[in-house]
Amino acid sequence: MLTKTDTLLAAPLPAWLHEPVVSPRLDTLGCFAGSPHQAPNHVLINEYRPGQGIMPHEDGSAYYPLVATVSLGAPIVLDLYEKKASGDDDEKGGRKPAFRILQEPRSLLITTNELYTQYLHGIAECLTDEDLGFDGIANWEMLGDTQPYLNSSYERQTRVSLTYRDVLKVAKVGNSVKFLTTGR
Ligand SMILES: O=C(O)CCC(=O)C(=O)O
Ligand SMILES: [Fe+2]
Repeated sequence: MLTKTDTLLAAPLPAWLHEPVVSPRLDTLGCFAGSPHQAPNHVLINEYRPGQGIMPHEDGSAYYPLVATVSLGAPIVLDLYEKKASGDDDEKGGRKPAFRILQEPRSLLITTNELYTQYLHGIAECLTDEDLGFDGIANWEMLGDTQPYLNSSYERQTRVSLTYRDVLKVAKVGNSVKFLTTGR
């Protein structure tokens, strides 16, 4: 939970969010080694039913600029848009993604560096992800299984994501309880 000032009320991650993702996977990769707490201290769980998505956005400065996303359930396409976009509108006036990443179930996606700072990310509100192939999907050659996309599309099913982040500002729970109860 983050307060209005983007401060995390710290609580240990439950064991099922810690293993096997943080330990051993993220620890082995060392991707949070340079972050203030050397580990993720916050996990957001999102569920996307068919037709649901998330508007293009950036995750912002409350977090160390690295997100580790575990996808569960069904595959889904994540769209990445350049922040300073000009002339990349499609014929309907909608924005065209610079990259599309197919997130396979049980995959781990690390978003960092300029993809974190210079790009927006979003998930389209659609019932079918289309144009799934080498030309339309940036990570096509990294996929474990392309069989589900032989007709270049995939009808959405429920997908759940776990996004692991390191929130920069942390309040100790003891202090936050005091803070929450003052002024009542
Ligand atoms: O579900 C995802 O993969 C993305 C979620 C996201 O962008 C967010 O919660 O900030
Ligand atoms: Fe996000």
